[in-house]
Amino acid sequence: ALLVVRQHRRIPEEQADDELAASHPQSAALARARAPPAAMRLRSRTERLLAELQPPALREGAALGDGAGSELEAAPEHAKQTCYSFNRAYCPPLNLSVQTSAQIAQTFSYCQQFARLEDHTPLGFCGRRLPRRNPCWRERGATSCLPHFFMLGEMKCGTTSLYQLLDRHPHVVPPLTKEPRFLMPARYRTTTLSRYAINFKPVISRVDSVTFDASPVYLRSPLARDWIKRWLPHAKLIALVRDPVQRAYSHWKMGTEWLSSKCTRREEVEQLRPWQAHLAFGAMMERGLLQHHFRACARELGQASVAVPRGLALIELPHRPAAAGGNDSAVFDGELGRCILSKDPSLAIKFRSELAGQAPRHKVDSLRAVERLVMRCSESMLTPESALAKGLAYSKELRAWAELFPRSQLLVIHTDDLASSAQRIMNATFSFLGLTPVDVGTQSRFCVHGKAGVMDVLQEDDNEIDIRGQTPHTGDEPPNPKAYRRLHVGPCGEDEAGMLKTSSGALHHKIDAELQQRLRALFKPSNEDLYAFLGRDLGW
Ligand SMILES: Nc1ncnc2c1ncn2[C@@H]1O[C@H](COP(=O)(O)OS(=O)(=O)O)[C@@H](OP(=O)(O)O)[C@H]1O
Repeated sequence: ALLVVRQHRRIPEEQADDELAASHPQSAALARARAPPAAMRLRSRTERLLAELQPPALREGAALGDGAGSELEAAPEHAKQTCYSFNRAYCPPLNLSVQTSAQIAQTFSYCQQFARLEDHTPLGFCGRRLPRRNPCWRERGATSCLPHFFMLGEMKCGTTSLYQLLDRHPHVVPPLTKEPRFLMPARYRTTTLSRYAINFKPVISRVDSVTFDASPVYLRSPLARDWIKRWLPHAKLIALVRDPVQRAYSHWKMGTEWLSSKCTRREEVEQLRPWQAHLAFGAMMERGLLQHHFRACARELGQASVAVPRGLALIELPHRPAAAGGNDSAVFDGELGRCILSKDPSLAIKFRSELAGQAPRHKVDSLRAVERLVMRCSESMLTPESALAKGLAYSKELRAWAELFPRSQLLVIHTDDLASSAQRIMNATFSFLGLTPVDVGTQSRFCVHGKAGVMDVLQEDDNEIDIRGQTPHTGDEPPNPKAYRRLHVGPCGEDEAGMLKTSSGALHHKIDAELQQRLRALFKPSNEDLYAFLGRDLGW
């Protein structure tokens, strides 16, 4: 799940200037002047883009997040806005990534105050919808666009590949950031529509083209569902689904890569060393399975108050022999213990000391310390249950989208089909989007490589991230150097020894047979529900 930008096929500056000049003379003059004093004072290219997009009256009053000078006005009591504006008056485009936490809190509170009013009152967008396939509006002299379609996820299901293949179409203009994640609550509360719209600026001058948002976390976001239903009810929605066992492995692999690339200080490496075996895929999945059974039993028995083990808890700590005061088999005497035992007897027995709360204190304490490190460096990807939860939720989430949107607006792609018949899948995808199919070439598997995870680079200021990695940035300012160094898209890498080619030509990670059986049993009911929803057995 990575934040990506593509820059090739950028709108030539002059062309963009022409369009802007026609609509907004002052911003075009700004762009042509290259470095006029006002632009020099702006902190980032993001803010320059914002300044270009905003009408002069607002621009002059906008605070720029430069510490002492950033005056932010609270919305007055009587503030009212009867339509949804790209230029929300009381949320100046402050650059959150350079604000102090106190400033961010203030931005949040003022913006929220106004957004609450807006949530209840607006009837529609303030501007005039332009006659284009892609949703764009003219508002107070400026044009802003939003996505024609959304790639909802699921993460680790080939969203990068689909993004790259869509990019082959001359009438698809990728967003500046692959994963703006605007419709996740934490981000939504602290940003504005105008900031979100920056991502779609390249489509402004491409009147015959469409753009999209590829945040692979939207599939599970009720906010995304409700917002898109309310504001872009005709948007097309694309979801990718992948064998949940393979997806879980990919999820774990990414977490492991992030952990080793980010926890590099000597003391961190030393602290992690004794726990390596516990962080292996099998150990993580066993823990995730047992946590899942624990949670399911607590739910089935109506024991809402019981503390379900989370994170790295349940780590098969050594049993205390009964003679030393432990009586860990008693854990299965109670209702909850019996239920867990019935779900998976050998796993339950393996972890009985911890289930009984009899793990030695010092072990538990050192586990807690290492857990903090693991979560920070893996950006919480190495969370056993989360690797399983996403694959378990495909059908539930898709059904929730299908309740709000007609099925004709929802396209579900099986990742393995992309491997075996990319052109056929892309032909169908382009037709679904209302575009004429084009040749997408022979490569269909792409991955993001890099040192960082999304949380490091997903700053308000990071629209400049360039997935080409090696290619020098062509603008007059370097892209975000931190992210630029870290991310690029390329082939996924084929671990010959660790992968199998299926009869359809897809590559699958080899997974221990016994673990695989356990995981397959876990996913069976939700997979069947997915097949029923799709009207197609995916053979997982
Ligand atoms: N065409 C095709 N066929 C089969 N598998 C494919 C394909 N495209 C991408 N992939 C696999 O999808 C994984 C990457 O998914 P994402 O790009 O969605 O990842 S991310 O969420 O953006 O990080 C990554 O999985 P792993 O290699 O298992 O990690 C890719 O190999």
